[in-house]
Amino acid sequence: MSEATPAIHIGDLRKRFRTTQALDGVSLDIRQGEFFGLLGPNGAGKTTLISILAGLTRADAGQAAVMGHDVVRDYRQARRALGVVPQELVYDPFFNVRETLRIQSGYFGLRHNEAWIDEIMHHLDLARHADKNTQSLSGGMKRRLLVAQALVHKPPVIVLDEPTAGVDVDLRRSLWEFISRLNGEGHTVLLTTHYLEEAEALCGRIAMLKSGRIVACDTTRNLLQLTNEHCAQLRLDAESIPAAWQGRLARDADGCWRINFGDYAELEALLADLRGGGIRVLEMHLQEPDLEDVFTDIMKRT
Ligand SMILES: Nc1ncnc2c1ncn2[C@@H]1O[C@H](COP(=O)(O)OP(=O)(O)OP(=O)(O)O)[C@@H](O)[C@H]1O
Repeated sequence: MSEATPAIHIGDLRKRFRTTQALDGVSLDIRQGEFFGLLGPNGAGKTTLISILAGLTRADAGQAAVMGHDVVRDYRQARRALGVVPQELVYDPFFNVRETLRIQSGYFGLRHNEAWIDEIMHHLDLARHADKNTQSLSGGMKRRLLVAQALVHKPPVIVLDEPTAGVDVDLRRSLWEFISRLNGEGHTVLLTTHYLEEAEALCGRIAMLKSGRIVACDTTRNLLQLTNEHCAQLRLDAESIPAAWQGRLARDADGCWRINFGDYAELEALLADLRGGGIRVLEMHLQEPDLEDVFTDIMKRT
């Protein structure tokens, strides 16, 4: 398979559930080795798209392929190339952690997989729970087991559907360290999350989905430049500000003044006027626009 083959190819994908058009013509190519984010509000169609990729849901029209394997015509190969961490906590209560991972290896025809199982358990901090029955695991531990299950066959493409929903800081950190390492080794990662700061920190490229359509798709860096709303928060040694700026600045409950601006020249002008009026700045904080600002903006505009 050539490196030019996209890790994930989605062409004009459509899916309708009775009255809901969950996917309304989605096209997307994710290159091998990318760390790609799929963002969107509740009900945008993210899980439907992942279910189609995993062969759990049939699309009404369009194509989907994983590492060049069509998810319908070439189901086994496509499924083998994919490791999916589902959103819901689904597990078999009759086995312990190690047995669950052995059984999952068996589904993929892997009989001597102990070394890799040990490595995954180590990185996800599951080793000390290896002999525990899955039923007795905490929610966070079950989430770790789901991640381990998805990785058991070393899939070239890893899909994570909101993997950090309701999990503690420790798991987030160890999960992202491990997934980033796998990405560095060449695995492609597709992530859906509502934690936009995670997407901003991890994803090289991001697509935003709304009502079953892609409304933005670009590098994270380019998306961050779509909004130029900066915010400055100032604490002053005076109770009032020059008349020219009244109405332009808002006062916070803690007495700080806040201004949103697009161009730093405006901030310079404000500082000059304050100085001219004999008002001293005691403290100043600048806030750069983040992915959440961009996301909110795009969802409002489209
Ligand atoms: N099996 C189903 N039957 C009927 N409607 C469905 C089914 N699965 C999904 N839908 C609908 O399709 C739309 C897309 O749902 P989907 O779960 O793909 O969204 P999502 O972006 O993953 O949302 P969330 O962020 O809440 O997980 C929603 O309106 C949902 O109610």
